[in-house]
Amino acid sequence: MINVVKIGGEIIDNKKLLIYSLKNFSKLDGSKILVHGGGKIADIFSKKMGYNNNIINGRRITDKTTLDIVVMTYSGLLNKRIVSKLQSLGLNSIGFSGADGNIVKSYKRPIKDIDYGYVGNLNINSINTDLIKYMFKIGIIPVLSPITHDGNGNLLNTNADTIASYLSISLSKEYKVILSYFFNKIGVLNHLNDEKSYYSKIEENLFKKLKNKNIINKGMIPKLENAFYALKNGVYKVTISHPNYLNNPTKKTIICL
Ligand SMILES: Nc1ncnc2c1ncn2[C@@H]1O[C@H](COP(=O)(O)OP(=O)(O)O)[C@@H](O)[C@H]1O
Ligand SMILES: CC(=O)N[C@@H](CCC(=O)OP(=O)(O)O)C(=O)O
Repeated sequence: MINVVKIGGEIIDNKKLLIYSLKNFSKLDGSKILVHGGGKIADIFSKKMGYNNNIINGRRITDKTTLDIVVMTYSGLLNKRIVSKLQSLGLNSIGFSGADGNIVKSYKRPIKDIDYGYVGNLNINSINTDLIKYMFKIGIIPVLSPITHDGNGNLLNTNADTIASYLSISLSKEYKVILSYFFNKIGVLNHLNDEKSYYSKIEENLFKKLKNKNIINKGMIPKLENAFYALKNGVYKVTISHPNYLNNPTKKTIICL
């Protein structure tokens, strides 16, 4: 059994929630891997540098300067901060970008209606699990940032939920994989300000309806698209939850086909 856990920017930006999430992550049995985002922190740094953030349907428009900012933020500051916190909990870990060890190779997202710039798309062969499996063997936890490479020396900014999904699918060929998306709400909500309105289960038809009604929007769109994709392609279980409820079987949204 392998646990793939993804944490997003809202968690990483909150010191208490980050350490709490990592503590709960540390309690998971067996081999595990942590994938992180950090969109909220990249927003803050961009603004500090006098740059505007432009995010459409949960994906960042990434020009050359934005790419530099996100590489520094995700693969530098945040990745190392998370590794140091895991070390403080006694979990030996190593941080990687997708370029390190050729773990995630992407291609530049083709321009359709929107030009997202230096954003990486993944395909079924994008993930190289060799190094990750070696890390499992020697008992070191890989911590993966959302920066990938195209094989021609270019870095690309890639949605962290997508990386977690494709990584889980690749590992599913050899292991039973549970993919947990941790974020700062209890699950997928019907009213954004009412935590009690969470869906304990969500199917694709319901997702489409809620998206059309704009009840699901922003970063929740790629998160759910990636969650369904993972479940359809061999991942054993996919959940979206608050890290407080990792071990509570009901307080979360379970993805269903
Ligand atoms: N129906 C919904 N239920 C919960 N969150 C939603 C919903 N619709 C939109 N969201 C937004 O999606 C965000 C989660 O997506 P994302 O920004 O990618 O999260 P993170 O990076 O923290 O994992 C939530 O913080 C919330 O603002
Ligand atoms: C292309 C794209 O949108 N990349 C994301 C990568 C970070 C991420 O996914 O962060 P969260 O998990 O915190 O949302 C971004 O730059 O926002």
